[in-house]
Amino acid sequence: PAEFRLAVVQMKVTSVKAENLSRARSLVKEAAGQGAQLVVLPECFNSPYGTSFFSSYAEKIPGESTQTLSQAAKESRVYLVGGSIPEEDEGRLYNTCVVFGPDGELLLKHRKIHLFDIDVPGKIRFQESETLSPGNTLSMFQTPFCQVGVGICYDIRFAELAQLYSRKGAQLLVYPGAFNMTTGPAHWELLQRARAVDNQVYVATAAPAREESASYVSWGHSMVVNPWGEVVSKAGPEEALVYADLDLQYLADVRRQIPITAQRRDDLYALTSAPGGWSS
Ligand SMILES: NC(=O)CC(=O)C(=O)O
Repeated sequence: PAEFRLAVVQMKVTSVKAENLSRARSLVKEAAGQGAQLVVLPECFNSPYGTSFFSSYAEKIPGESTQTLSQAAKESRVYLVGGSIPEEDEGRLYNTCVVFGPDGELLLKHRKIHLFDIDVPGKIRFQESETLSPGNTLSMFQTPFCQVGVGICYDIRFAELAQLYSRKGAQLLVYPGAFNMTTGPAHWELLQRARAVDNQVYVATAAPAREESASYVSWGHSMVVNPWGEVVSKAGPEEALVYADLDLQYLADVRRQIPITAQRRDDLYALTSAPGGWSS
């Protein structure tokens, strides 16, 4: 099919894991009821976002949260990009996104590869690397609609990752993410439009809804950007479901009209990934 419906779920995340899991499941059901075939949940949807929370909310995969995601995908018959959860594996913690197909089968696991370590004086200092380890693989999955490249939040700042995905055939890039009140207004939309127009792909992000009393305040504004670089759907700060009908014919038209792929000067520069750097 040339068109399919995507939903991004900007959900309210609380400190009660069970509440977050059941909320995610019912929002996925609601999105499917509105015709969504691919649904994206936010970064850290089962736990508050912060280095002090990761170890106590961390789970093995498979575990409670990923089992709930698998059931949610199956009961709603959707492709489900399960935001991210703190994952524990062999004594290390990761910020991990799992993707399930409409039969509830695990399609991929992406561990955030660029950790969010920044220091903006007087504004925000955040060091994910104090508690998390980075993933080491690039991650794409196939649906009947299109190929999808997966990154988590800070991964969106690295243009090379998006380029590698699009050159491997991705037409949609999804980034569960939680920008904040400093970097959100400055860079969130700009980065998505940049990745979209550079690569002539759709870009979708899903953030936690804003909670002013949280230790890390999410900017919200989950959105979908088209291959022309236009924002086609966008949430505000509150909990919301955002829908977009993605049109692969439109994507092909944009690529034909502005044929940068064929015009690239491969004789002057190159972009490479490490052998074994791909999870699928
Ligand atoms: N939270 C993140 O991983 C990234 C972020 O907030 C930013 O890049 O800014």
